[in-house]
Amino acid sequence: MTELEQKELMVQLGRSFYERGYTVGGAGNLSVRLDENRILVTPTGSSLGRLKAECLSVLDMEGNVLEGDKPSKESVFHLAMYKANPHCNAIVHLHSTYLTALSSLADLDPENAMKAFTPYYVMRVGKLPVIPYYRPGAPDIARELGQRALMGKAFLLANHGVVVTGSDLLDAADNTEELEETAKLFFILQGQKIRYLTDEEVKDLENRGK
Ligand SMILES: O=C(O)[C@@H](O)C(=O)COP(=O)(O)O
Ligand SMILES: [Zn+2]
Repeated sequence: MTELEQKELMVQLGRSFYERGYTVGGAGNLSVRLDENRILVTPTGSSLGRLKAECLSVLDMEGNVLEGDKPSKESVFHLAMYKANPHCNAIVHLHSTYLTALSSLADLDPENAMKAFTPYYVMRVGKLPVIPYYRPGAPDIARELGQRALMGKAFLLANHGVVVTGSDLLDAADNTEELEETAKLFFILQGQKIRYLTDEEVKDLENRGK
C-alpha cells in the first residue's frame, strides 16, 4: 500500500468509527507503521470523523514531526509499542462506550479484565490486561504499554478506554470492533449466569490459531 493509500485508509476508518458511534468528539487516536523509521498518527485534538489526509502527522521513531499537524499527545505510547513489538503495525485507541464502561469498574483482574465466553474473542484478541490509571498523555502509559506490548493485542486503560493493535489498520479495527462487541455482551449479560469457556476450550482455540 502506498503512503497516500495508508493516509486515505486512516481517514476512511476514522470516519467509519465516528459514524457508527465508536468515538465521539475529539476522543481517540489511530496510528500505522509506514516503514521501520516512521509512523503515521492522527493529529491531537482532531475528531476521528473529520480527519484530512494532508493533516495527518508523520513522525520518526524518536517522535520528531516530519510532516503534518501536531501529533496526538498519545503518540509517545504508540511509538513505545511499535518499538517493543515488531509485529505491531497499527494501533487503535478509542473511548468506545462498553470498553470504557468496563475500564471504569473497580477490582478488575489486571491480567485479564474480560474472561472469554465466545470463541471469536479468543481468536481475535484472547485477553485484556489492564494498565493502571494515569492521566491521558502521561509518559507512564507509554512505559507500561511498552513493557507489555509483546504480551497481547489489546489493553484496557483504567478509567479511560482501550488500546488495540493489529498487523495492519484493518486488522486493528476488526480486533477493536470484536472487543467492543464482546464488552457489550458482557454488560447485557450482567445479572445472568455466564458460561465462560473452559481453559481447555480456550487452549484449543489458541492452538488452532497457531
Ligand atoms: O483521552 C485523551 O485525552 C487521549 O488519550 C485521546 O483519546 C485524544 O488525545 P489526542 O489524540 O491528543 O487528541
Ligand atoms: Zn484517550
